[in-house]
Amino acid sequence: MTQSAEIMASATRVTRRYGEVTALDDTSLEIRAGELIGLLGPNGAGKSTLVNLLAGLRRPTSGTVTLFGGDPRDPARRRWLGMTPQETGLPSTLRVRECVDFVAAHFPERAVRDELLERFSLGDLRDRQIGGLSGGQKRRLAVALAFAGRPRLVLLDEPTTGLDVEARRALWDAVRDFHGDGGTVLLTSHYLEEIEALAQRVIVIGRGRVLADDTLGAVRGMAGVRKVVLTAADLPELPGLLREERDGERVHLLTSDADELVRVLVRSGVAFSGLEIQPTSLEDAFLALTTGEAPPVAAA
Ligand SMILES: Nc1ncnc2c1ncn2[C@@H]1O[C@H](COP(=O)(O)OP(=O)(O)OP(=O)(O)O)[C@@H](O)[C@H]1O
Repeated sequence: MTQSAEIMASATRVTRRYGEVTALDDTSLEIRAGELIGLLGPNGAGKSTLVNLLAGLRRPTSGTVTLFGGDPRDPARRRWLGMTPQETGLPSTLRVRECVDFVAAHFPERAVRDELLERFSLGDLRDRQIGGLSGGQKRRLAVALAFAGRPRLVLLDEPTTGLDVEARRALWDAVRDFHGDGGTVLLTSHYLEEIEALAQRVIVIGRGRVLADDTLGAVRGMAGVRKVVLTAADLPELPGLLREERDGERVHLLTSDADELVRVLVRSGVAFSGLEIQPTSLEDAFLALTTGEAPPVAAA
């Protein structure tokens, strides 16, 4: 992706509060034409808030959001935007094909309905009333609707929630096809594996802040962080050590390579006991790596 590609959407120093809760905290990012970006983060990280701000459904408390160079709250800017929110209510008495036609009618350019339905494996259900669809079928339709107006940018908030493995793969293929045809995508997920299947660029968000914005490979490397806990008076120099904290006699070590750390520890001949190796949450790993603001390592 060249840096000169057109900016489709951006957030600059955006903060969004809901009463006492700071959902987004001084966040900045740019989405450029042709990117397929995964927005990864745990529950409550601020993913939906960011997506909703980019789509003009919410206003920032401070900072600036742009969509196609203007204010996302201006309907003219949303003409080339497709979106699937985290939760959608679809009219239960409309038939699938009617629903697609209804949504497409709001846009200057429209996808060919039957092609769209085939792409999302909904062709056989075109005459079915939405009230008669399964949860997974409704979700697929909600995602398909994001593509009904031939968008240039699509925002998908947890698109595969509630889908079985086969439906998930079909949806990934549809997103890849759209991207292959030059479309730009931002999709959110809790799962690195989902992001891995699709995205080239990964933005990790936690507690309202961007913790990492990097290539998939770089983020995957960071996700391997482990916590090693042991009792020892002195420690030798250890490889891959990201953080070290003492809690009484116990030492808590965050490391990118727990195996090598333990090998070096054993070879050093230092006396230690009570060795434990624990996974860290992705959020803790990124906080430790990127901001130095990690919470104290919890006692084991
Ligand atoms: N309308 C609202 N009113 C009050 N608090 C809100 C509102 N919307 C979001 N929040 C709070 O803002 C924070 C970020 O929420 P957001 O939905 O953006 O996170 P998320 O990363 O999408 O989470 P999830 O993965 O659970 O969907 C959370 O603490 C949430 O409770």
